[in-house]
Amino acid sequence: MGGSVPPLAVDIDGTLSRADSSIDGRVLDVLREWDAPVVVATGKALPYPVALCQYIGVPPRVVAENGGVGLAEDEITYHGDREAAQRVVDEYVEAGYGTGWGRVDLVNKWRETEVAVAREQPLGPLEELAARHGLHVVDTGFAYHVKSPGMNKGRALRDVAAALDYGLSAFVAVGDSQNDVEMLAEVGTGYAVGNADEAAKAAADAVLDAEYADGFLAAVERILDEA
Ligand SMILES: O=C(O)COP(=O)(O)O
Ligand SMILES: [Mg+2]
Repeated sequence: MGGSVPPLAVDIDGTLSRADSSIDGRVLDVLREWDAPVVVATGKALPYPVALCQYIGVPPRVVAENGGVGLAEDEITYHGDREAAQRVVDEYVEAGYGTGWGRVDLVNKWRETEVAVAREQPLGPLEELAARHGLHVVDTGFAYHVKSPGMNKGRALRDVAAALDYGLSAFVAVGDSQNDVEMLAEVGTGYAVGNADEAAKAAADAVLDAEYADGFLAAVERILDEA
């Protein structure tokens, strides 16, 4: 110890959560008391991380929709085309598949730059339709996200970090899946929790043995030790 605590970018699902997707309460005060900016970087639509920040008690500094939306210091940035993603999903449904969310689709209701499909749905035809429209499908381990290429958490974190007067390399990040790859690779030090997928583990500088929120808390211990 002795140096300063670095700004932190953290994924939600699979990283701050338990295996059942509920937030592990132990992480809340760790984030509230973090002695540098905290950016919540998620595949979820903007209201979810904004609410999380609000209830943790930190300013709303957020990457949402896998990089489609960035928010910091009263500035929102958008990268992506919800209508294009919607056309892909509409064609997918017309072809006889479904989004898998039921009649009230809270997963997509507030999305502005991409559309998500439940992982129980077949991936192949979704990828085929997305490719035909020049879009990508990212598997977060919690949903398939149809999105514009080139938009990712790393790209959006760069904008959010700049708004906070930091370079991306000053940040540490913790994540668990394919949608965290660019963020983990581009920050100063990227940590993958033990339950992370192979892509996230390969992109990270360090992989924790501990899983889910236990993995996040183990990463925090290392970050604070090295600060
Ligand atoms: O919403 C998802 O599919 C994943 O969310 P996450 O990026 O917070 O893990
Ligand atoms: Mg995740």
